Amino acid sequence: MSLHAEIELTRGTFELSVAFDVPAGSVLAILGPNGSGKSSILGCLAGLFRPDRAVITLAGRGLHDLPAHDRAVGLLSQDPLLFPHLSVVDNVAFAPRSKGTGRAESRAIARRWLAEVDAAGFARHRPGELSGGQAQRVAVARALAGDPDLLLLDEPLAALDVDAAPAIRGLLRRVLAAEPRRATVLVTHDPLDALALADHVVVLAGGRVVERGPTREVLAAPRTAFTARIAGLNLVPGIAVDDGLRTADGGLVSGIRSPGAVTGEPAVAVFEPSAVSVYPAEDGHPGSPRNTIAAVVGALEPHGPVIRVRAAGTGWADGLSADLTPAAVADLRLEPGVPVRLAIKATAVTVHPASLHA
Ligand SMILES: Nc1ncnc2c1ncn2[C@@H]1O[C@H](COP(=O)(O)OP(=O)(O)OP(=O)(O)O)[C@@H](O)[C@H]1O
Repeated sequence: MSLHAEIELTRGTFELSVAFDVPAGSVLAILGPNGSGKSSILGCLAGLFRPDRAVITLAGRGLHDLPAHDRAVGLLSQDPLLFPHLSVVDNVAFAPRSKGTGRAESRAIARRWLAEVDAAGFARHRPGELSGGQAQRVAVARALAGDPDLLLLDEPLAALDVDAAPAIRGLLRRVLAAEPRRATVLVTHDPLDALALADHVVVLAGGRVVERGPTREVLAAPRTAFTARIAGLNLVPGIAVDDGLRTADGGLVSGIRSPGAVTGEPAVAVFEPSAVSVYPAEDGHPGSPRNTIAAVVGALEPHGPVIRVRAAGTGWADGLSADLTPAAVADLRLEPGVPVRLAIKATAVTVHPASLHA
């Protein structure tokens, strides 16, 4: 069910004014600095805040005048917010129960979802007996057990430690891709969450949308300082393989796989522009273990103290950025159209899971 939202909200001196669409079966990530209005948008979608003006429709049905409990919205935040006095299975069963489903059927739904998130073993436990990662698995099950038409994810991985986050990110990626009917809105500070989970992103600043587009395009070629700070990364899409990533045209990008990347599934090789070395095209293989690829210089842009060289070419070199000192640019006589060879150390490349929709 596709979501259409136009929201205007005043909170003190802060004014939010945004409009966006989320097609059915897709995930929109909302990125932005602290205080830019991300939580305010989720609050308006969930019915927790009363906007000054809003048109919020899901499959054409107006949500904006409905109270929160009639909106069929699932919310997952960084705090699992489980009821401490209920068992895990009853926490998850609470979602279908509150929609009027009978007790036995609600428990059956809860057990199915607990199995889906690999938490069936804790069904009888109390939330206090779970680790942070286990509790968040249960919270994912609860958010989905109510079969929401709209799913809101508010920094769902922010409270997890670095060991638990990739597993939950992978779990969310799987369950989000499995439902072609639902619209999902994700608020996150982490570009890797956006890459793994979202098809499109909007970037907010001061209550306004300042960038929007397909996730990889926005993160690879950011136009605002905020997006450049959290992203500005080289992103090469493909399929995860044992020693890195295979691109659509058959190229291999060697790299270190993040724990969430699964062989044979969509992935993105991520590396900083500073990790890319530029050599004259006629130089041979500049040593291993390196990824090397032929390209031509597309553009040269000053970027603080360095020059950002944007590569053009066929294959996965197209669009890559390399940061060089002005002296190196002069030594190599780089200018648009000059053929070059790019090299990236495999140890500087990380292969992350990518949205299964993309
Ligand atoms: N309770 C409040 N009363 C008045 N104004 C508020 C209140 N909470 C937030 N605001 C204003 O709304 C703005 C947007 O806040 P919001 O929480 O939506 O931002 P955010 O992007 O989610 O930030 P963060 O990343 O820190 O969670 C803030 O800059 C602040 O000026």
